[in-house]
Amino acid sequence: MSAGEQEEEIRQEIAAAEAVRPEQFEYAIRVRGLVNRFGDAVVHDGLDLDVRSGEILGVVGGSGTGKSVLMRSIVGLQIPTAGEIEVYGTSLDTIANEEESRDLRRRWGVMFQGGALFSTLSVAENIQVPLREYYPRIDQQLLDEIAAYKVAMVGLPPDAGPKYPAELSGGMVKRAGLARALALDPALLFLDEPTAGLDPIGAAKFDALIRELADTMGLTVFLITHDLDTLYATCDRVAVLAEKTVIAVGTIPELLATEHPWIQDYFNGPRGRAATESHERVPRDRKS
Ligand SMILES: Nc1ncnc2c1ncn2[C@@H]1O[C@H](COP(=O)(O)OP(=O)(O)OP(=O)(O)O)[C@@H](O)[C@H]1O
Repeated sequence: MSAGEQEEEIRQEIAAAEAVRPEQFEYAIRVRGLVNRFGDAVVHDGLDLDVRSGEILGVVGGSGTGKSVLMRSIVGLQIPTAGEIEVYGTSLDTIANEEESRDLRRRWGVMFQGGALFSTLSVAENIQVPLREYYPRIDQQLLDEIAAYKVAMVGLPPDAGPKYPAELSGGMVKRAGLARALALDPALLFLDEPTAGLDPIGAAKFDALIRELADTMGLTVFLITHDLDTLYATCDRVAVLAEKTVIAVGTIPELLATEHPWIQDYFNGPRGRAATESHERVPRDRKS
């Protein structure tokens, strides 16, 4: 394929992707009446949630409340028992064919717990996996250039590209996972416990990176976390899962004003208070 043909193909792909402009939607994601049942176990029972375009929405809840199942339902990895999920105005139920499904899927990037990199592929090769899938005719030189750009974007050194996951620190693995999630320049990013297992300094740096990338790229982020510091440092709003549904969504001050015992225990328990106090000590100009 000549360089001109390749350029034309990429231009057509971009035009198709831009036919539905993410910024035209007030809500990136709308979930209505979601039910997820595994045998007798009901995980979600009539769950509603709106994720606004351009926001970082934190998703919290006790272990087993169905945060990951919710994320998997939205990205089509889990077929819900009932309910409706819309991403950028397209209902997942109405997707008629593989082409429509691909068009939607390339609008989002997912970073699963632990980074979930392919251990037999280098960092650069991991980043190229989604690129190869969606743009099979891009030549190797361009793939390498895009991978190098993504490596730099997430703050990894250039020599991280040829390294294998086993050669990286925990923080670098997370960054590599993030680079892969960003490979297709998605409008929507899903992060499942991105700071789990990082030391506090590494976690704070990762929080700052997420906030910076979201701001510069105009991303909408669905962020599952148990980390109170991450909520304070990155999230515009927080959704709380309990009792098989979303019991509250709002800014942290709005949630603090609710009476729900789990929310009070979570934000006003010893760890919650420590996170609130440390957040209050950070000067405002360092919070952005
Ligand atoms: N494929 C599945 N088959 C059966 N049960 C499942 C399946 N996936 C999830 N579950 C169950 O659904 C419940 C919710 O799981 P999920 O992983 O979403 O919780 P979570 O809120 O993300 O928990 P954690 O904070 O511990 O990661 C759990 O009881 C889990 O065992």
